[in-house]
Amino acid sequence: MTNEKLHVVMFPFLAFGHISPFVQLSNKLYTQGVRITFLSAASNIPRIKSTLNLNPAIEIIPLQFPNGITSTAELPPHLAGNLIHALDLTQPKVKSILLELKPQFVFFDFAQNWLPKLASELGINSVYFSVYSAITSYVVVPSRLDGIEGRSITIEDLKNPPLGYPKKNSNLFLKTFEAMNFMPLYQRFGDNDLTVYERIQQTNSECSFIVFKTCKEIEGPYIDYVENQFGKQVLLAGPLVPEPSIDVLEEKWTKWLDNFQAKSVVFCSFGSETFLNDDQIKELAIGLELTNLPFILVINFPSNLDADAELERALPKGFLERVKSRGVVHSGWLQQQLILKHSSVGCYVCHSGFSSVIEAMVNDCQLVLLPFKGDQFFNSKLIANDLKAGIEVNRREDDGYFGKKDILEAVRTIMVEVDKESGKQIRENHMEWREFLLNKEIQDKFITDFVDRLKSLA
Ligand SMILES: C[C@@H]1O[C@H](OP(=O)(O)OP(=O)(O)OC[C@H]2O[C@@H](n3ccc(=O)[nH]c3=O)[C@H](O)[C@@H]2O)[C@H](O)[C@H](O)[C@H]1O
Repeated sequence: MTNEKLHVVMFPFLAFGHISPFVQLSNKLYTQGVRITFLSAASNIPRIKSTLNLNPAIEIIPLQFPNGITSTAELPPHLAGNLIHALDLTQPKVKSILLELKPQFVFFDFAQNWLPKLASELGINSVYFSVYSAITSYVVVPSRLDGIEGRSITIEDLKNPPLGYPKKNSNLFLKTFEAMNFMPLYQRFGDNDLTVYERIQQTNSECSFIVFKTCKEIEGPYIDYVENQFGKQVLLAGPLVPEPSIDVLEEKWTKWLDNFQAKSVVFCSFGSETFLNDDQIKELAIGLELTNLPFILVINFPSNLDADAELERALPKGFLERVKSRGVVHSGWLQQQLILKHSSVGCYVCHSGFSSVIEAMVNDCQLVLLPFKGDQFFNSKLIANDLKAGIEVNRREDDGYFGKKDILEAVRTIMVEVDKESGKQIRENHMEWREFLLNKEIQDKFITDFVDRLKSLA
């Protein structure tokens, strides 16, 4: 490719946890002179522009969905699968958009298994942009079903790694409750429906290229493994470290955080679409109370529920009164990156969403990992076991139960007993990764190399 401007169409799944990395990648490519056109549900667009900060110069094309569905933020979790069907219905519209725009590449998400064929008919490269880390390939590679012909996969199968899966520091095994969480991937809901596993197989096998938002330094062996498993070139966009935000933190939060010593506050939040049950909320709240540290606890609920009423019911009796001088409970969106950056914040108890983890690593903010679903379990193991830059909360094997003492112990190891070997080592490793992620030259090169690769493949 010579003088022609590179043009990429971005087509993420409808959930904000997926849209967010597509936005981050779009912004980075745009600054390298790549033309970007973004596709999403019409009703998602205001939020994409405001809270996700898509560069205002990037064009967004609204898609309408016949069933009125727009994003997982509006759906109770058990109906989130309907979004996949909503996307299926956009095929004719997406085809006409691609036909008109004729980009060199369309970047799409795990659910649009039909896109590679459609793009190939139009002479456009289809790129599966994985918003999941490469370590997550444990559950989706072809070898996952080796030796399981003629029967359904079981929880016991899933507890063991697939054939050839890399051993970094030790073999990665899933606990029973973690393996259970992945079972729906392999379940067929209607006679003609593909399982999510089958969609992902098709997506990976038929796309022109696979792209991960990671790098060899963080996930080398897992990236090689994906390449071998799918026999396909894997391109790397780097960890997409967010640019410093131009926003300022709301005064309400600055005022509150300014009351506390540097690096003393525990920020506890679980991303855009992870919901805790009542027992988990109670144990977490009391665990934070026991730390004696100041904290912000963010608890969200599906949008069909009244958050205030849910909090009132789920929080332990008398809790808010007891902690009022040093603890605050919040429900709803807040400026996460700016909170993590505030000098009083020293610890982030989080669900291990991949973007959230990277955002914590670039700040001097220790990670306590409490994953609840899907890729979060693998991101947590990547940070805690491979990079040894954070600590996982201890959980029960069968059902994932954690108690207040498990929260207290993890926070204490990393925030209080900082001279003891385990906490000290984690803090040192965290600092090394922080320097790597904040090295502008290294991070910029990931993107310039990536754009060069795209140009050579266009
Ligand atoms: C891929 C999918 O992402 C999902 O969403 P989630 O929101 O957790 O993703 P993050 O990577 O944490 O990303 C969340 C992003 O939203 C931002 N944010 C979030 C909440 C808030 O109140 N304010 C903010 O600014 C945050 O700063 C980050 O940039 C799930 O984990 C899922 O397991 C994973 O498959």
